Amino acid sequence: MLGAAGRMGQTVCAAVEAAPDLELVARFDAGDDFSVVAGSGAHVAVDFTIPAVTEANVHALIDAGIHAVVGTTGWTDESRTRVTEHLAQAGPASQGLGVLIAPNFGLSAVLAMTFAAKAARYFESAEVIELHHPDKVDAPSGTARHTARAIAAARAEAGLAPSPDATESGFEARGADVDGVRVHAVRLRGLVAHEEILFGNVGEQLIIRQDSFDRVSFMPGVLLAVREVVTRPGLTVGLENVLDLT
Ligand SMILES: NC(=O)C1=CN([C@@H]2O[C@H](COP(=O)(O)OP(=O)(O)OC[C@H]3O[C@@H](n4cnc5c(N)ncnc54)[C@H](O)[C@@H]3O)[C@@H](O)[C@H]2O)C=CC1
Ligand SMILES: O=C(O)C1=N[C@H](C(=O)O)C[C@H](O)C1
Repeated sequence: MLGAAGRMGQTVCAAVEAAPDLELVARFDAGDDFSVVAGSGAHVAVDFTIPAVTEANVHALIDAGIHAVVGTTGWTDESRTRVTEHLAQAGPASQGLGVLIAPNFGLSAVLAMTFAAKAARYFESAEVIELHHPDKVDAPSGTARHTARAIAAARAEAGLAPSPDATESGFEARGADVDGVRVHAVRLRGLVAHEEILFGNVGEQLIIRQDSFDRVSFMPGVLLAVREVVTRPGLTVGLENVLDLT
């Protein structure tokens, strides 16, 4: 477990230890030597660390011949491409390795993203609101970015115009622009991880909302990914692929 001392890391360690078919062989966190992982005999590593280090961790795991399940945010098209290239060039010890990166392992979140992508083509307006605990270091969330990108792709495929918006430049409250979809981030003590996707047409509205009230909600998805990644060589992005939702 990489990031073993963190909020998600501790929850994953407990879930793995409670799973009869899995064995936790190493806990790795900031300042530890990577030999703790490379020499552990691990078949699969799970990474819930920080955006600044997660890509380097994955390259080190590929070099060590260990499959990777990654929940950490901060991935870009470029960083994902570098992982794909590394997997393709890997030596004999790393052949057939799988890397599964998912912005969200919660079933409600994965379904919300899937439903949103399906609904996107039918609405003139679309915006995303993500709401999280105030200890989160990045914004907008990886889930909201993934959601907005899927909405944008569906809108582009359907030939939709940009969402109408008369706001003049210089105003600051319209959120981040993710591929043309506005994304708003709320940070509030008491929250864990929540997302609302809003669609509007003249005279009607659709709101898709998901709530993760407890980090245990991510564990079935994480454990499923740990079991599945060994059967999926190359890079897989999104738990929706494992759940056959694509
Ligand atoms: N995909 C998903 O379903 C979910 C993803 N996340 C993401 O997972 C990441 C971690 O979230 P939290 O556990 O809440 O954060 P956290 O801050 O509680 O934990 C991060 C851990 O990483 C450790 N760390 C920092 N640098 C490191 C390094 N160089 N090597 C190894 N460990 C290092 C920290 O010491 C800390 O223990 C975030 O990017 C968050 O957005 C969080 C929840 C669910
Ligand atoms: O930091 C968190 O807590 C979460 N991070 C992920 C994200 O940025 O989407 C997943 C979930 O929202 C919880």
